[in-house]
Amino acid sequence: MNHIEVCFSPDLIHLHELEGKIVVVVDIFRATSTMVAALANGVKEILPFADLESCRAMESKGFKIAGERNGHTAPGFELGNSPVAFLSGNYSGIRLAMTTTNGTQAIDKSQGAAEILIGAFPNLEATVAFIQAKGKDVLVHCAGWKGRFNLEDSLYAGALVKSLESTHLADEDGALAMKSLFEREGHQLKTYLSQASHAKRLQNHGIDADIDFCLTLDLYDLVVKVNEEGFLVQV
Ligand SMILES: O=C(O)[C@H](CS(=O)(=O)O)OP(=O)(O)O
Repeated sequence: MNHIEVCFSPDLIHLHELEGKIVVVVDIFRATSTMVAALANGVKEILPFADLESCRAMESKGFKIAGERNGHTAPGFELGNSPVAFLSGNYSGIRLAMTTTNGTQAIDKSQGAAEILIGAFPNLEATVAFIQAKGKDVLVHCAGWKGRFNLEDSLYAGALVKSLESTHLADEDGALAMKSLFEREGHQLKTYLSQASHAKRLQNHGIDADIDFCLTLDLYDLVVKVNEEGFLVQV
C-alpha cells in the first residue's frame, strides 16, 4: 500500500521528503481553483511565478499576465486571481503567466517531487483517479496563508486522504486529523468554510461567486500537472 501525508504550509515543506512522491499543491482560495478553471476553459498552459516582476516580464513574450497580491489584482496586470473570470470570455489557446500571494509560492517550493499536481475541489475525483493509476506515495502541500495553516486547504487534504483510503495509508497525524475533519464536515463544505478567515477576507472583497466556485466538487474531469518545462498543463 502507498502512503499519504499532509504539509500544512510551504514554510514546513523542508520537513517532508519530496523525492519519488506525487505532490498535490492546493490553494483552494483561490490560486489552484483558478488554474483548474483557466485550463478547463481554453487556456493552453500556465507558467507560475513566485514574484511579480518575473511574471510581468512575460507579457512581452506573448503571455497574458495574471498577478494578485493580498486578494487584489496587482498594478499593471490584466488579470488577477479569479476563477470565475475564466468562465466567460475567450481564452482559447492562450499562454498565461501567473503569480499569487500563496499558491505560486507553494508550487515553487514543490520542486524535487516525482510529479507535481494542482488540486482543487472542482477536479477532485479526476485527481484521485490519476493518483491511483500511478501507484506512488502522495504529499498534499497546502499553500496556507502567508506561512500559516488554513482550513480550506487542509479540508481538501482531508478529502483527498478519504478518497484515497483504499490505496494510500494515512499513518501520520496531520493526514489522520484532516480525514476526520472531512468525514465530519465534508457534507457541508460551504457552511463550514464560510467561517474560514480566508473566506471572510475574500468576502470583504465582494467575490462571493469565486468562493462558491472554489467549493464546488467535480465540475471537471481534468487533471493538471506541472510538466518538465515548469508549465501547468492538462494531463
Ligand atoms: O487571491 C487570493 O485568493 C489569495 C489572496 S490572500 O492570500 O488572501 O491575500 O491568494 P492565493 O495565492 O490564491 O492564496
